[in-house]
Amino acid sequence: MGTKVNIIVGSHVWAEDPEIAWVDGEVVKINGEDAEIQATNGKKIIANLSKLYPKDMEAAPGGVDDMTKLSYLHEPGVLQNLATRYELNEIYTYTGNILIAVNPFQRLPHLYDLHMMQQYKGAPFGELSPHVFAVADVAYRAMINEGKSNSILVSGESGAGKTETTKMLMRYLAYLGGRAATEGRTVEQQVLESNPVLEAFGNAKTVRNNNSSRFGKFVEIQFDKQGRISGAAVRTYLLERSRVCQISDPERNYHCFYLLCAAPQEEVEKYKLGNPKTFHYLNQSNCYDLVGVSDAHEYLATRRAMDIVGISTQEQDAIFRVVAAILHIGNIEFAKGKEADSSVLKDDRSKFHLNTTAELLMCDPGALEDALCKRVMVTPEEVIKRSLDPYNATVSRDGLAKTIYSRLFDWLVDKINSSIGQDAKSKSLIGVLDIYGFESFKLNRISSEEDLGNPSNVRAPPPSSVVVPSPGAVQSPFLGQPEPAPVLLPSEADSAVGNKAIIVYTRRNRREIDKNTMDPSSSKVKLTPSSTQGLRRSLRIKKRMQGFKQATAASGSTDPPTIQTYIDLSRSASPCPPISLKSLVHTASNICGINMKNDALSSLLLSDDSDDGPDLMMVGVGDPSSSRPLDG
Ligand SMILES: Nc1ncnc2c1ncn2[C@@H]1O[C@H](COP(=O)(O)OP(=O)(O)OP(=O)(O)O)[C@@H](O)[C@H]1O
Repeated sequence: MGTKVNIIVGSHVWAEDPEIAWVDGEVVKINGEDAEIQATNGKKIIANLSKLYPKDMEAAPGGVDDMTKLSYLHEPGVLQNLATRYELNEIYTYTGNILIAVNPFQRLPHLYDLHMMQQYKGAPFGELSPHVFAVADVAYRAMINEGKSNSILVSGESGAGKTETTKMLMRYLAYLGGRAATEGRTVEQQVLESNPVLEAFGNAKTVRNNNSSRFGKFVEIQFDKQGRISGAAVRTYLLERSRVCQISDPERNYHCFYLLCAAPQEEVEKYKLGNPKTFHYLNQSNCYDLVGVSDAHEYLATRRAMDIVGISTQEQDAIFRVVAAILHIGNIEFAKGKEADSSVLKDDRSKFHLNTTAELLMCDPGALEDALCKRVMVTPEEVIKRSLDPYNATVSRDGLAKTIYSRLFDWLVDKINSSIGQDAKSKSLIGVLDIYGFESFKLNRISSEEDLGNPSNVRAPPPSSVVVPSPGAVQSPFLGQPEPAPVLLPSEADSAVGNKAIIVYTRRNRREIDKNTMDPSSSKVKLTPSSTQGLRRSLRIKKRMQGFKQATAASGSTDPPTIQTYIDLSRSASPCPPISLKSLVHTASNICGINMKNDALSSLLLSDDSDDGPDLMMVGVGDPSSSRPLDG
């Protein structure tokens, strides 16, 4: 959408450029609706007048630390300001109460040292240079002054720096909260120490980031009446399950699979593993190694981190047995059976992997085979057992692998939480939500939406006697917890908002911000019908996911789950209830922040006073490596 300003010959403008996103220049001629622009890079451009944006010729040479000070708050203006500041090593910029961070891709220790923390402690928001500590400080002070919990949301595309930002926020909160020590280790240390375990099982190499978190994380820092840290908890959600079975070049599956293949020889033999190239779940991509990373070394480091978070050696063995079993499951192949639409194990190799899987999962191989090749449908009248053709048996196999893996991940998170120590009686908490945001892909490969949104896709039939080892009780980390902000999956990339924006705001001043920023004349990004649909879809997915998680927990968490349990769970998610417009509006406001322009939605937002939930701040982070426009 262009800006309605009078563009005449001699105007300085921004025009879109296919390579560098935006190029500035001077209008030299106007022919009807088209303008001819002499760009500063020497090019001559013809562009429609409605696609031109005015350039502020009096902009401060070093940019402005708050984008509301810009004469024109439009996409090229915002990007230009961020780029100017980035050149000067200023990676943080406000937009009102919103903080935008641009990934520096280099260590800037002076930005995060103790001296810096002392500076920001208690300083009024906006008095000092924009900084992530200022956001944490506001959240903490609001919590103390109002006695209410608060949350900070960190969002941005993969590799933008969300995890790093989350760590900085936690460090600063630990500094403010008095660094309460438990057994000599601070809560912050304990949360950080659990990172290698979570990363081994929840992170993978993607095209954008060698160590990309493939799950959302909500870290709760709990405080007592005096505002001192009294506990912490990590909640995770939306693990990208599809990655367990499906990867594309040059990405990798979850790190733990490669680590285990690089384990000491006796362990590799114990689990009947070998070269990662021999496993279907790993060899769909040609990428096996990470530059500068030794999987063998990381395996030992992960084992050590597990020791630290209190996972016993016996439990560690059970965990890696499940990891190995998943690799073997992936190598079970099917061929057509004698009967129509039936399947059998393809060859001796498949038999070997099925037997090994059964051995590792301590279950009956016959029951496992039956489970994969047949489907049981329970109707009110009868139980119908039907054979599956090779394609459906393969779907069934992959469904089982994904379900086992996600349950393992949930178990690990639960274990980490008991190790860190939660304070059930905490007075209030500050939550930091690290959630991947909007990513634009030519092809949205990730199928987690389908995976998670419709768990009934998992069609493994139930065997009767298969038992998967479970090192302990499994409980959904999601159940009974305050609902984190709604999630947009990468496939919602059609959203009309920039993936590099950072949004920070508190409930206290929300009205003010909303009123200021919903002025249509200052808004450039609209909530389009397609993005609205995207939001609705993502909310539906999340609701379904909750249903699934609740069903998981409700199944009874003390007994070791059988494969039947997994399968029942994967089918039991109740249909998604309709999403209220109010939730949608909240999501939209959270995501669109200052840019939202939709009268119906904005009036709803402004009239909304009923939400007593935690205050919300949002922080998004940007990626300087990309010169694409904000909406990709
Ligand atoms: N504030 C920062 N200072 C220095 N380096 C940073 C900072 N933020 C990010 N980085 C660099 O960028 C890399 C990617 O950041 P990070 O892993 O936090 O991204 P992410 O947004 O969490 O990605 P994903 O969603 O894929 O997990 C880090 O490994 C680090 O090298």
